[in-house]
Amino acid sequence: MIEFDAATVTAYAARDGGGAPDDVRTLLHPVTCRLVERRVAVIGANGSGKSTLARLVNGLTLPSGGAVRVDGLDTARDGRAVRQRVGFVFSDPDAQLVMPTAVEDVALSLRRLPLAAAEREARAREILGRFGLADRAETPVHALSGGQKQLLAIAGVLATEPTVLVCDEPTTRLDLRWRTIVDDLLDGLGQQVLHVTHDLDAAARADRVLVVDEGAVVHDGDPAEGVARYRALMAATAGCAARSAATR
Ligand SMILES: Nc1ncnc2c1ncn2[C@@H]1O[C@H](COP(=O)(O)OP(=O)(O)OP(=O)(O)O)[C@@H](O)[C@H]1O
Repeated sequence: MIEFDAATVTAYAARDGGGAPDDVRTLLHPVTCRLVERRVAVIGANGSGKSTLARLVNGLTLPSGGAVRVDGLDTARDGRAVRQRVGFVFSDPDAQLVMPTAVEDVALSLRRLPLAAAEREARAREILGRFGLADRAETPVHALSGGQKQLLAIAGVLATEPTVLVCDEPTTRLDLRWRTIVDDLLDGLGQQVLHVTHDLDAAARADRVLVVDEGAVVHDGDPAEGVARYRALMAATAGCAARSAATR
């Protein structure tokens, strides 16, 4: 369970690109909600604050005010325990694949388990098999396709058996075939998944949708209503942009 308790995020912004950082900018206005649903989607415009919200969940970003808890653990106070519970998948798998080959990368995720090296490698191969990557175990990571890399990144995160998976636009860089594969994988997981996405079909399949606009959660609840709210926001923004272009 993920709890936001009046969680806010602010950042300092230097004036005139330098000097004393004297402007405080609110990236996320107070968010209060208790997420217990298995599939929660977060949608919103570019730069609206979705990733900021997502990063709060595993403590990559700490709240400037209020609190965020996962299974009752405070992200600021119990950061290590939270990170053991919350897996994080980025849109760019290259951001999280660090070892030369697929099997070594999954084995690295298992490093905290009390296993001998051979056992760890066997476990890593078994995990690769579960994700349809058995025949890619020795493949250099750089030689994998974008879809295979994302699958490998997710396999590595799930190897640690998190109770919550936060995915920040995991399918943005994928073609339709790989997007379907990754979506099906995420849909079938037993874990709670917080899915930041621009894919409105994926959002509509969620149990609950949060819509973020200019750093505020402006909708929290029904997926269809959330998608409609997002479409309306986008239409209004596009209308403003067209009017301002016409008067130029
Ligand atoms: N550490 C930071 N310091 C200052 N500003 C930041 C910081 N992190 C994010 N921002 C700003 O906060 C705003 C929200 O960023 P965020 O990455 O959360 O948006 P997003 O909705 O995930 O966007 P996108 O869909 O483009 O990934 C942006 O204007 C971004 O530039």
